[in-house]
Amino acid sequence: MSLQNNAAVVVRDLHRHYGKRIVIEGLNLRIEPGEFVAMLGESGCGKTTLLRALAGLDPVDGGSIDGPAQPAVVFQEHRLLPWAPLWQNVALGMDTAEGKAKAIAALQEVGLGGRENDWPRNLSGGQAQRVALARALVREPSLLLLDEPFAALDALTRIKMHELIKDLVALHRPGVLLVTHDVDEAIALADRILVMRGGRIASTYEVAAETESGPQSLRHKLLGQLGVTLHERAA
Ligand SMILES: Nc1ncnc2c1ncn2[C@@H]1O[C@H](COP(=O)(O)OP(=O)(O)OP(=O)(O)O)[C@@H](O)[C@H]1O
Repeated sequence: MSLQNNAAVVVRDLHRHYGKRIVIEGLNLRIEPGEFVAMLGESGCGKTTLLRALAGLDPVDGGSIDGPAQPAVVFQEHRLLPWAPLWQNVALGMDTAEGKAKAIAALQEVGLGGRENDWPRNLSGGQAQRVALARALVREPSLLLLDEPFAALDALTRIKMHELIKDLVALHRPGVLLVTHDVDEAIALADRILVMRGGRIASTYEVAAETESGPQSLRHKLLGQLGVTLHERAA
């Protein structure tokens, strides 16, 4: 895959089906370097399918993806190797003194300075996700794919992780695609929010413009797009 017009990724007319079930049908998407894009959509609409295709983990049935061959991915579960100390989990495959130094610096960036020789089993859920972020960013990826990385964390830890990921993205400037179920998380983090429906991008919202007078109206619009009315939520 080649980079097009300096974009972090360009997706054209993407198709993906499982047997007769069409999940992605003519999806187009472009993410710029440093741009934070969040994707919402009802359960089963194909968000993870899209993310896995962008990550090169699954094949597609049509269309094109122009982006890095191996973008960085962070999943809901940290996927750390239990038998490797934290620095090795981050350095993964970079078995040089330079690789180790980079891993230690990346751990410092995510607030785990001095913990490089510690083990995954000694970490809280939030700390483990910090290591997963360090592992993702240590290679300075041009595209960072986040599949609900904060969904399993408690509310306070999640807010701290939001601050961290905002700082890290401002520092490293990858293009970001975040798949999430959390409308408030999307508004808090993203420059642009996409709603996926019917196998493609059904709506796009520029967050800065939509939240000039506060986040509530965008929140209502997004919940409406996701088939949730405030009356139903209150019930
Ligand atoms: N390997 C597979 N084989 C067959 N069908 C699959 C496979 N993976 C996903 N699907 C189907 O494709 C559709 C989209 O799944 P996907 O996981 O991409 O949705 P999603 O939007 O990420 O859902 P959720 O928000 O619940 O995580 C679903 O109907 C799912 O059952």
